[in-house]
Amino acid sequence: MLEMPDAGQPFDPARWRPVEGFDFTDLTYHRAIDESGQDLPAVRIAFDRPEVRNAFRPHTVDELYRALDHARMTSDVGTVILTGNGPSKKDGGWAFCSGGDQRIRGRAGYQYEVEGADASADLAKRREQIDPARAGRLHILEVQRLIRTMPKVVICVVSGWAAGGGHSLNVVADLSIASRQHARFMQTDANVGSFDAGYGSALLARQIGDKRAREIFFLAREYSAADAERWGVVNEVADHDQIENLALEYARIISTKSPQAIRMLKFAFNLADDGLAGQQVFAGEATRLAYMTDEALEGRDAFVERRDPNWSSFPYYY
Ligand SMILES: CC(C)(COP(=O)(O)OP(=O)(O)OC[C@H]1O[C@@H](n2cnc3c(N)ncnc32)[C@H](O)[C@@H]1OP(=O)(O)O)[C@@H](O)C(=O)NCCC(=O)NCCSC(=O)CCC(=O)c1ccccc1C(=O)O
Repeated sequence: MLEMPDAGQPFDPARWRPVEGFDFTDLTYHRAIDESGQDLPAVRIAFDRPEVRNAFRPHTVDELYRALDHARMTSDVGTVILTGNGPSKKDGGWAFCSGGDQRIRGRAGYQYEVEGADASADLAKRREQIDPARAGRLHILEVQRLIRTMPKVVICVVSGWAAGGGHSLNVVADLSIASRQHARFMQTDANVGSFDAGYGSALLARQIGDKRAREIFFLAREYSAADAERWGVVNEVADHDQIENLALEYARIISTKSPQAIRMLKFAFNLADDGLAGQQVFAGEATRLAYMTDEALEGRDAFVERRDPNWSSFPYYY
């Protein structure tokens, strides 16, 4: 899918190397590099199903979770750029992501297809290829939680359509950049009998205001990158061929900040809206910091050495 950059292509292969060890079919996964080929602290994960506007099937969601979790556990990566490859070879259209693949939606969620299924088959045939042994899934919600709780900044680069569950992924990302020429937004859930009653709607209302969020969900009207910027759905709009350069510039700036400060800030921003789960994530980081202090080490050492702890050198700070 990825070819040499042209005037309209935001992906510049000179700025990335593929991350080894993955055999993704529905995504591409890259690590940012500098002019001399050295790794930079950013990765790029891109939906790679442009012919269906980057709709996700369960297999896509599995791959997305694996890539994000790998990025989460890569200790010299501070920023994750999430985008969609394009354009579609069929009609030249661009998409970030159009949500769940409606062709394989069953009564209990999105369904896995049997091994070796023909992905280009017509609708009736696709439905025959559903694997009855594997339950329908809505595990895009697990991906949303991973984006929300990973201690890294996730930047959504909206390269084209953000619709349905793709619109929700933009909502849950920490920062967003949209293509002036190709980004379009539409919260289509109610058109197809779906509803993201979690982050997709509630967090959107928090971000842009309740009335506007209700309008976006209830009317499911298309809106532009300029609207999205004005309403606060994205941080910045850029020309299409510059959106990834801008995301890399955000990543560079973030890399000049304290990793610990960024981590604590992300979790602090989440805390109130995420309730006890948000408190738990924030508290986990606070405990990690506490474990690094001499005071905590004294508690551990006293236990291991079978003596009473000596707290005398640790003041009651105020
Ligand atoms: C995105 C569109 C507005 C783009 O319109 P347009 O540019 O005119 O292109 P089309 O000709 O419509 O599409 C080109 C081609 O792609 C196929 N396609 C597009 N989107 C999908 C899709 N989602 N699934 C399957 N196929 C898709 C389309 O059929 C065309 O194929 P051809 O063979 O070339 O004809 C427009 O395409 C559009 O409206 N798409 C549907 C958007 C949508 O409704 N998505 C699903 C919303 S529901 C959802 O995502 C739920 C997700 C979820 O799991 C969830 C569950 C519970 C809580 C929360 C969530 C959550 O939201 O995360």
